[in-house]
Amino acid sequence: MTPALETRQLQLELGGRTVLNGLDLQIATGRWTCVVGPNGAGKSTLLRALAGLLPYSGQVLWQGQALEAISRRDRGLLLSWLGQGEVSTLDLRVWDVVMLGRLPHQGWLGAPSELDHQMVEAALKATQAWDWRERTLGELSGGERQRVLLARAMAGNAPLMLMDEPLANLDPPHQVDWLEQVHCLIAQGTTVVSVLHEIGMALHAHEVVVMDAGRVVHHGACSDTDTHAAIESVFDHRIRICALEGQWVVLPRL
Ligand SMILES: Nc1ncnc2c1ncn2[C@@H]1O[C@H](COP(=O)(O)OP(=O)(O)OP(=O)(O)O)[C@@H](O)[C@H]1O
Repeated sequence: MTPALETRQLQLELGGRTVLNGLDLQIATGRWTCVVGPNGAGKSTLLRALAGLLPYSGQVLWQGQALEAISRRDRGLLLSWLGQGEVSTLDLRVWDVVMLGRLPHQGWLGAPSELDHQMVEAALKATQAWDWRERTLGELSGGERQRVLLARAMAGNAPLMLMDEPLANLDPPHQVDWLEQVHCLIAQGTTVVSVLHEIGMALHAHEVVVMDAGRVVHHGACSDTDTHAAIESVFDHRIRICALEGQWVVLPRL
């Protein structure tokens, strides 16, 4: 099966430093892949390169097609993006922020359709952000804002969804809600790639990409002991991954 996303010898420099160093990666269609690794490993940079948000050398392919060959409009239809710390839209109403996720579906200067309204309402309700629809993003807490941005990404209904630290600022119950929302997306056939620092949550995914110093040091199933060993290793064995009640939990190694 053609991978949902693929990189071939992906190389990226920022400020004169090599940040991604020849990455060959295949992200399976319809599965949830988590990217983990220490601070500065290159996780966000990889996600941004996959989304076509940074210039790179090498190749990025979406569903087998070179990214450069995909039009801007088709990119919007194919991929939803939830970035880190987006602050540019604080004056916008929550409803309008989430409607932005529908832009690729709308014609040039076209009014939102009934389906656009339905999708925005469904996404706001799924993330429990419906009650804030008349407030501006600037009037919300960090976690509330994060849920609105997740709703915006979900409203796009794209087959590929990239999320950079989606759990930032979310309290534990809403982290669990997010986990359930990802399971729903996967059940609909969406391919999800997320950068997570919460390793216990990341191990709920199908696959984990472990990064260190601009390279992929391991890519494997969440249940594999090799994967656990690679994660413990990039974190200098300061954590330990253990099984508890059918889940993986992460303990500090004191
Ligand atoms: N604009 C920039 N100019 C120069 N270097 C940058 C720039 N942005 C990021 N970097 C460097 O690139 C490397 C990778 O950064 P990146 O944000 O991808 O790491 P990360 O794995 O997502 O880290 P974290 O877990 O801290 O979010 C880091 O060493 C960072 O200092």
